[in-house]
Amino acid sequence: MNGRPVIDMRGIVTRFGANVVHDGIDLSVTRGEVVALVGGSGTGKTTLLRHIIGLTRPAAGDVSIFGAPLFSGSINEQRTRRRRFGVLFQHGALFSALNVAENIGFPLRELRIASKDEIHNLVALKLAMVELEPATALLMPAELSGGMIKRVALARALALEPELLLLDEPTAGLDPDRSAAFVELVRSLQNQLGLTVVLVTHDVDTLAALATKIAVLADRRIVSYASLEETMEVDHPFIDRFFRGPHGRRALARSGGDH
Ligand SMILES: Nc1ncnc2c1ncn2[C@@H]1O[C@H](COP(=O)(O)OP(=O)(O)OP(=O)(O)O)[C@@H](O)[C@H]1O
Repeated sequence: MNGRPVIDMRGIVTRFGANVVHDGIDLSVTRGEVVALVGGSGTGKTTLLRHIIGLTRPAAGDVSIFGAPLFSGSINEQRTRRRRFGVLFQHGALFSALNVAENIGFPLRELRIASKDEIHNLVALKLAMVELEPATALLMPAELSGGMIKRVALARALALEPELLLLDEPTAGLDPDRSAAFVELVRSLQNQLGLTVVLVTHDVDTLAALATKIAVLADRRIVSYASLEETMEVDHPFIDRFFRGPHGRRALARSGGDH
């Protein structure tokens, strides 16, 4: 399986009415990679994530994950494939009427694959994994700070022990310290668990710390798909603004890259 991409998208075209968002996108993600999707507002980064998990279907093109077309096979095969990825949605998207433990245990309960005791133990394990106190389990989402919400959402995304983790703006809304701590947590979990990660981010610090490859969306396509160093060499107005503007330069200097 090592040579086979975890995600393979070919010829993706996305339209919302007259709005053509993607026009021929190819993207292949190999096991163990951390791919950052970057691009201006409205370039279709979140929509591309939604195509990968089958929440939105493209007008044309093919999406395969784990070596099989997204909607192929029996309902059972699709369900099994579904269990192999976890998603952290923008702003965490916790269920506000459920406490932390119920939120984290939700995917397990939904699939009816674990007993009450097993769920209780797994929730404790996932809370420790995202470095939250056991007592957090009984809090409601409204009682959590922004950083805690992200950690609970991450614990829920990891509940089914996925191989692929999708993160939509994981550090948006966090102050620089909390953002750096969350990035460090994702990096350490990615390492420990050997995860393949695709993340959408506007934050150069986040991608400089995490990404092995960067896919730049512009002009309805992926205009560059390469390491940070190689991306920096690409001549494109968005890349110029994003990486060579004052914020980008400061972030890259902090990450230790001499770009
Ligand atoms: N369900 C939908 N119906 C109609 N238009 C949509 C829908 N979802 C997305 N769009 C449009 O598709 C385009 C891409 O949206 P998307 O949210 O994927 O962009 P993005 O790159 O993630 O943006 P941002 O960085 O601002 O979050 C936008 O013009 C958006 O208005």
